[in-house]
Amino acid sequence: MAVTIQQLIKWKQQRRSIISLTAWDYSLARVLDDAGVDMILVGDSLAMVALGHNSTLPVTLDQMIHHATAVRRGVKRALTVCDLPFLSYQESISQAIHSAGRIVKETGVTAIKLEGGHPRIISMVRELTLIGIPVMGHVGLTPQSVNILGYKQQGKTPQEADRILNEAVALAEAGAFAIILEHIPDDLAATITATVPIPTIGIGAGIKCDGQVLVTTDLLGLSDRIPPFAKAYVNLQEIITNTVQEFTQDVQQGKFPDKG
Ligand SMILES: Nc1nc(=O)c2c([nH]1)NC[C@@H]1CN(c3ccc(C(=O)N[C@@H](CCC(=O)O)C(=O)O)cc3)CN21
Ligand SMILES: CC(C)C(=O)C(=O)O
Ligand SMILES: [Mg+2]
Repeated sequence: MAVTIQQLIKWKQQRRSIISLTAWDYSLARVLDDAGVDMILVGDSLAMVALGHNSTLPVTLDQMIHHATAVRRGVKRALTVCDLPFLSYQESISQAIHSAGRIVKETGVTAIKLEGGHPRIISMVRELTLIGIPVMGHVGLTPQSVNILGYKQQGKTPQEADRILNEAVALAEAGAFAIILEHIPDDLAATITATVPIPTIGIGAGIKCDGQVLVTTDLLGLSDRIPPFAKAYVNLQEIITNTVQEFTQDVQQGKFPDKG
């Protein structure tokens, strides 16, 4: 059965952790979906891990749509969400509707995600939800603001923590179906999770969130560097290197292809 927004809320109530990972093409999406990942995010981090940029800022709406279309073809069960990239929504509510609408129409993903919790963003969430586009929020460290925030942990002072909690509450009230909590103290993530009725998905936000997400190259050991809160469960770079060396040897020694 395909994962729905209602299912995510049920899982929060049942304390069944929601498993989420990022994907940027068909092959990876297919494997993640088969492995039982609940929510697949076409994150704008693909700018860094698939395209080689040094921040998420350069990726365009057309590029996100190109990748999300490929991901969608590989997914049968997971709820698929696509990030709205930098400057595809910040200008106005009508820009947000136009960009989110293009993503949903052209890719077939179920929902979009946007960053921040300022009143303008809250209005966008309300409008998008009203016209039938499910929205996931994202607070704490918001990488599209890297040139202001850096990649440092957010919400360390009581005032900042209070602001982030209020943003999460406002996102939920505006109709967001879930919220990403990125790189904030564990106790703040726990408070937010206990306060809002919608699922919180943490990345660098401790174990008290309703689910966890990682950038998939970090999980698999394919990133050139990983954030302090991520964990490589396997070293795919090493496995790929060894495999390529084995193939090279076999070809050099005339062992591949096999003689017919
Ligand atoms: N591969 C990858 N994984 C991610 O989780 C990820 C991306 N890329 N790209 C977009 C953002 C950027 N993220 C990051 C990147 C670096 C740190 C990091 O190194 N933080 C350190 C140093 C911060 C500083 O002082 O600049 C820290 O101790 O918080 C944290 C989050 C999370 N997101
Ligand atoms: C890490 C997740 C939350 C994200 O926004 C991304 O991959 O772009
Ligand atoms: Mg993102």
